[in-house]
Amino acid sequence: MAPLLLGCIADDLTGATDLANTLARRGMSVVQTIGVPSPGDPVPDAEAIVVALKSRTIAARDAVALSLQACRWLKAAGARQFYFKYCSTFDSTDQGNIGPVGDALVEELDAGLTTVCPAFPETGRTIYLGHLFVGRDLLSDSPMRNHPLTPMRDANLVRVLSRQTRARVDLVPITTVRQGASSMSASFGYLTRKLVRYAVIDAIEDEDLLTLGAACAEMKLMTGGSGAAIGLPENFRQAGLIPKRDAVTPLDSVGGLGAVVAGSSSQATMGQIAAMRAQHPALALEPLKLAEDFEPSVAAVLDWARPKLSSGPVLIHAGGTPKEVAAVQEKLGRERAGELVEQALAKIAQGLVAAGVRRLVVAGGETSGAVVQGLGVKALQIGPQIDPGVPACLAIGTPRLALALKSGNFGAEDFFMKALDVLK
Ligand SMILES: Nc1ncnc2c1ncn2[C@@H]1O[C@H](COP(=O)(O)OP(=O)(O)OP(=O)(O)O)[C@@H](O)[C@H]1O
Ligand SMILES: O=C(O)[C@@H](O)C(=O)CO
Repeated sequence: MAPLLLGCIADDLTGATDLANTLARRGMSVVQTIGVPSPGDPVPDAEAIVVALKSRTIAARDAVALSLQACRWLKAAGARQFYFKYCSTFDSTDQGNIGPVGDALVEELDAGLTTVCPAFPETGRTIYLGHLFVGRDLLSDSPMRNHPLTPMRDANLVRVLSRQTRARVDLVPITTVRQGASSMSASFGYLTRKLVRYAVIDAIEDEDLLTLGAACAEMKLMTGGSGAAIGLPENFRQAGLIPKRDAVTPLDSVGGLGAVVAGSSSQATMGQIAAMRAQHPALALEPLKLAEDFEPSVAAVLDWARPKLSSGPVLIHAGGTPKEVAAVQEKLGRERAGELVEQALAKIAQGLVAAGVRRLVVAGGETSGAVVQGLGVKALQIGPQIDPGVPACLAIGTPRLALALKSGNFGAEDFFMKALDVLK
């Protein structure tokens, strides 16, 4: 059994898969659990375990309780270092949940100073003088400005986090980062003496994140997006704790039929839906119909899909233009509309698996959470990357299912077809 080196707590499901992908690509064996395993469950055999929570937008008190439960389980499983993963766009409000969860984990682990670094250069998220950019835009000028749950209207991460915690927050600027790992370590020492708890780290390129990783070899707890973890596997390798691996171990082949369910209406997912629609049978859910007649509407979707599956993959999607989604939300309420669509897609995924689907692509973090829960998946083995931030996964247990769980904003336009191909 491999020693558990890194214990990770992620605040949503596709974010967890994103982090697991980063660690696997850099040579660690990784298992992702869906929620906190029960005390009696066997500890998965992996060098890194990522516990996927659904804690990004729940009440801060509940997010803290869940994250502490995950942290204690990982501690009991023997983890030596810990990582709190949040979104590369730092999705949060002034009430939390990054500050309250960070505070609770620092105290639980007696960690002292920790990092704050959502940078993910491969997908255009960079940090300069504490300001988070999405592509060419400041976070506060990006579409995240109008996110329905966590509108991000301030790009200055020191200021954003300072509104979520009483602890001290300070910056490690790019000039220090570019001086190398030992300068960064010296800066950590200085900030610790100043009783700073959170060091926001500038990072523009992967090289900056590799420097960060090297400087954090002895840090008990790091917090960040998936990008800030890229340097950690090398620390374990240099300490002789993991072997050198050249590539991610391919997943066993599952064969079987293919399908895509999409509950995200992000710009990237809408483009992917259009691309798949042009080549394969596709059906859009009607949320208002679902609200009136849930079971018959779900049954009708499955009746439409079943006869087509043997000829190729089908797509079932929700989404719509922002105007269409807003109209549905106005009629049903935002929460009820979201829940209805998620539950419908989860039931549809169950029906598709019962009809022989073994390769399933899901778009959207919340949607993926509902689908994976509906299918009873408890843990995932992580395979090769499909697109930045999204790996192929294999559900551990039965039925053997190959899954691609995609964050709303990730993936190229042909992602769905590419993913179905990789999942073979
Ligand atoms: N037409 C619609 N009307 C109302 N709600 C919808 C509609 N389509 C999707 N939804 C809801 O919108 C939410 C989309 O969230 P989800 O997390 O799945 O995608 P995302 O926010 O784009 O992805 P991520 O969280 O990975 O960035 C879900 O709760 C889904 O049920
Ligand atoms: O960090 C990201 O952008 C993603 O892993 C994510 O968490 C999106 O929900």
